[in-house]
Amino acid sequence: MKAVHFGAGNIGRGFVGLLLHEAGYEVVFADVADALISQLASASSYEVHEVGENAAVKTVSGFRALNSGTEEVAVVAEIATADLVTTAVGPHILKFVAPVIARGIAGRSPSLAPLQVMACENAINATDLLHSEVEAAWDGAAGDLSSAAVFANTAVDRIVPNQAPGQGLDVTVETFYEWVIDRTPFAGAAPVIPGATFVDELGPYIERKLFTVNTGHASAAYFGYGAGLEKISDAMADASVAARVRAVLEETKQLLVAKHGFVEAEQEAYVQKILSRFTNPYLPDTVNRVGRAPLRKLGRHERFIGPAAELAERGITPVALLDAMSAALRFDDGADDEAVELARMLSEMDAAEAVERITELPPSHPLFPQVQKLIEDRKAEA
Ligand SMILES: NC(=O)c1ccc[n+]([C@@H]2O[C@H](COP(=O)([O-])OP(=O)(O)OC[C@H]3O[C@@H](n4cnc5c(N)ncnc54)[C@H](O)[C@@H]3O)[C@@H](O)[C@H]2O)c1
Ligand SMILES: O=P(O)(O)OC[C@@H](O)[C@@H](O)[C@H](O)[C@H](O)CO
Repeated sequence: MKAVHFGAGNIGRGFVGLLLHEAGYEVVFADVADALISQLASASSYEVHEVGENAAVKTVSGFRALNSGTEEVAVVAEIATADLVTTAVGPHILKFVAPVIARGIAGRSPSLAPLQVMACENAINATDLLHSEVEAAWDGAAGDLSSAAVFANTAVDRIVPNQAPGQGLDVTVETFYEWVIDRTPFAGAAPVIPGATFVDELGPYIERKLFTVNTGHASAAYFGYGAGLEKISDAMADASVAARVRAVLEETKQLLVAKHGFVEAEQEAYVQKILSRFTNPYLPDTVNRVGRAPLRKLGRHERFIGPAAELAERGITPVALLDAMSAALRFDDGADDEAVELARMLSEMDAAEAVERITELPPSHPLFPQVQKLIEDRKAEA
């Protein structure tokens, strides 16, 4: 069995690549980072260091690596004979890898089973986004895309920090992981990945993951950044930050229980587990990594506006989520392109225009005035 995996970064090597290797796939990593690909291409193995409770070291071997920028023809040929394609490149990058995937699918022999495609990104239904980009790039002369490939949404969860320089290909990760995959598109022929969980209804799981793990994580990052702290575990050790993160997760819990019917006690246990993951002192994770790309994180269907808008639509005005968004507006990491762009938008636009451009909320939305007020307050400080 062969899998082509786009994005040999933190989660690519530390999670998806590891689980596919353990499932018996030969993994072909495809990435545009030349030094990384050269290192992978010349290595026979790398180690995944799982830190925290029940620490362990796992070895990944039997992989190959290609530069999908300079060796695109070779990547297309690999996809043409692969069983599975996965991505972990970031939701905004999917449109760049989609044409390569489309060409690979077009080159497949009709005698092969459909290619199984899964985007492992932090976004609601990222595979649907990838699917629409592949459709947009599809050469109609190549036949029917739907008979050559099957696309399944997934939710991936494992905290993988940026790796220390000099660590080579080895990756430090937390021990916890969860990979939930929508079983329904596979029509009874789902891939066999022992570390993954297949479900018939993925929607509640994706929202639960994004609006608990990622909402809480980003809140810890922005509150921690505001408090001048560098590591997520240090932010969570600050009583005030921890209380504000907890308050945010109380609000998303309220939504998730009401919307998806999760049992409150089970959701509370899920929240507690996640808070304990954030405090893992062995994980060198930073507020800058977790807070990265604040414009994406303040998007309409993302971890803050997504749940806050739904609460507002249900007649509940969120307080803690707005507190976290307020902190996000103050994330001014000069090394982060989106933080720089956010600062530009806040300084050049009036508050109402900034709300529409950043969050895509229409002025008629019940959350709009609250977010506008946050932006007015932020602008008044500058
Ligand atoms: N790190 C985590 O804890 C974690 C956990 C779950 C999900 N995710 C999600 O996984 C995705 C990747 O996150 P990450 O933390 O691994 O980031 P990362 O920056 O470590 O890895 C991304 C990789 O994608 C590569 N890339 C960029 N453009 C590309 C292109 N056009 N073609 C091929 N490769 C390209 C980069 O060179 C990089 O190696 C994101 O969507 C993230 O939200 C991350
Ligand atoms: O990857 P992002 O930028 O969407 O979010 C940053 C972190 O919250 C994220 O990478 C988590 O570590 C991960 O989602 C845990 O499963």
